[in-house]
Amino acid sequence: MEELMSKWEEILTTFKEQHDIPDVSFKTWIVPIQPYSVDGDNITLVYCNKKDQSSSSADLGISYIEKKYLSLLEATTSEVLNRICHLRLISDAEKKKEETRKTSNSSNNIAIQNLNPAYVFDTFVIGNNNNLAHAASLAVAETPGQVYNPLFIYGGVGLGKTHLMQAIAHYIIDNDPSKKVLYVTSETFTNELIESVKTNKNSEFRNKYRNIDVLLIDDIQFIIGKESTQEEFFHTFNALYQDGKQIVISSDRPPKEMETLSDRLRTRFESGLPVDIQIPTYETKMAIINKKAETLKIDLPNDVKDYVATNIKSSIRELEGALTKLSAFSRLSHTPMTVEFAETTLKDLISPDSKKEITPEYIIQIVSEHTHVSADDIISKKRSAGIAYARQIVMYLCREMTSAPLQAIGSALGGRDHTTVIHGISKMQEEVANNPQTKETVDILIKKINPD
Ligand SMILES: Nc1ncnc2c1ncn2[C@@H]1O[C@H](COP(=O)(O)OP(=O)(O)OP(=O)(O)O)[C@@H](O)[C@H]1O
Repeated sequence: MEELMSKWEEILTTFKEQHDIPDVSFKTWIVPIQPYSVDGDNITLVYCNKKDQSSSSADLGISYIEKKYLSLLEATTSEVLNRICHLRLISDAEKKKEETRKTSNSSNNIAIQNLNPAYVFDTFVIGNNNNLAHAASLAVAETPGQVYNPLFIYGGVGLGKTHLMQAIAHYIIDNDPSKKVLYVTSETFTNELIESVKTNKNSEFRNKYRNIDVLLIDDIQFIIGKESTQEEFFHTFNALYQDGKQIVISSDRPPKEMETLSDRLRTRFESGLPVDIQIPTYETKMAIINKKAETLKIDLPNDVKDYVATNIKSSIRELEGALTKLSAFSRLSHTPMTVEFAETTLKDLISPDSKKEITPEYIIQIVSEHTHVSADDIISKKRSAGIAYARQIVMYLCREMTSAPLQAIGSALGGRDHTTVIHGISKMQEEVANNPQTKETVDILIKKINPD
């Protein structure tokens, strides 16, 4: 956010010059736009026209700006910040609503901060592959604790489990803001448990997890094999279940295939409704592409849509990644969107039959997604603790998971020399040996990078 605030003036001036915007239009439409929040590459801006605050005119203003200026402003922002950004524009009234929601939720101790505002039922495309999971999720959202408890959603990577879980959370909170809804990943659950044991705050931990109405735990597969975490989760589960509280769990596989899960936990998981999400069909992929193209405001010719739907095989995350890349590259390079352009731009994503090669660049991408530190920051010269930590994890994983020489690791990380890389690797080796939370994070990253 700081970076964006400090560069906002420059972005607007560049934008005005680049597109030769007349003064009066600039003052009316562009000056009232202010940065509101940054989440990775997603930037939310607020349109705040002080002269006229009626909501209908704000909506009109926003839809006009979206049509006429937003994609151009997105390109300029990406250029000035030197990374691909996505802009979302909201009205002042929407901003106030988001703020009220945040404060009322934080005063209720609800982990709304963990929720992605885009993961709601409205943006979820229903297809043959996910209609049962969608219907069950909606039923749970409408009547938490009363049907399908626990709801267990499983399926391969990037198919929409997190999206559905968070849609349930949003729906419940929107309907009744007094409901205490907690969405966490099983990694957070484990880390908080470790921390509570270390600092003797076990009762705080229990209070947090048992004094709620709805618990949603994402990616539960990461607790298998961890006995004390499973044990604590079992007790949490029982306490909530006995009080009629809703539990929603997601996993990359069904309970019966979670080999080292304790039997009593498996029985609990199977006692509700296990529903799966399958790989999407061509038709569902097309529907998702159409919806995303509309949201991203990109004009995709039908043959390009068909190319993407046919060639991106298994994950909707990859499908989205492909669209974002196409849209950004075509805008930045002013190249028309054709199948040839898509073939060249997406060649890394669409590699025929070969398994994804593990490269330092791929490791940077996964570490960036997981730690919420942008890839640009990881390779930058910045030294703040969070960025340096993410960077050292990258160095360590490159050493462990690729055969890339130290020089190559250094150059993927913005041209660092090999002594810096050696230093980073040995610091991280020490961390992994001494800090169970870092070990946990590194283990999960290894599974994400190489799921087999
Ligand atoms: N049916 C759908 N409609 C619209 N968007 C979808 C749909 N399914 C998935 N997506 C989008 O695809 C991306 C990946 O989905 P999500 O993170 O929910 O997958 P996941 O199954 O939880 O993956 P993982 O196993 O890696 O945690 C998200 O941006 C999500 O919004």
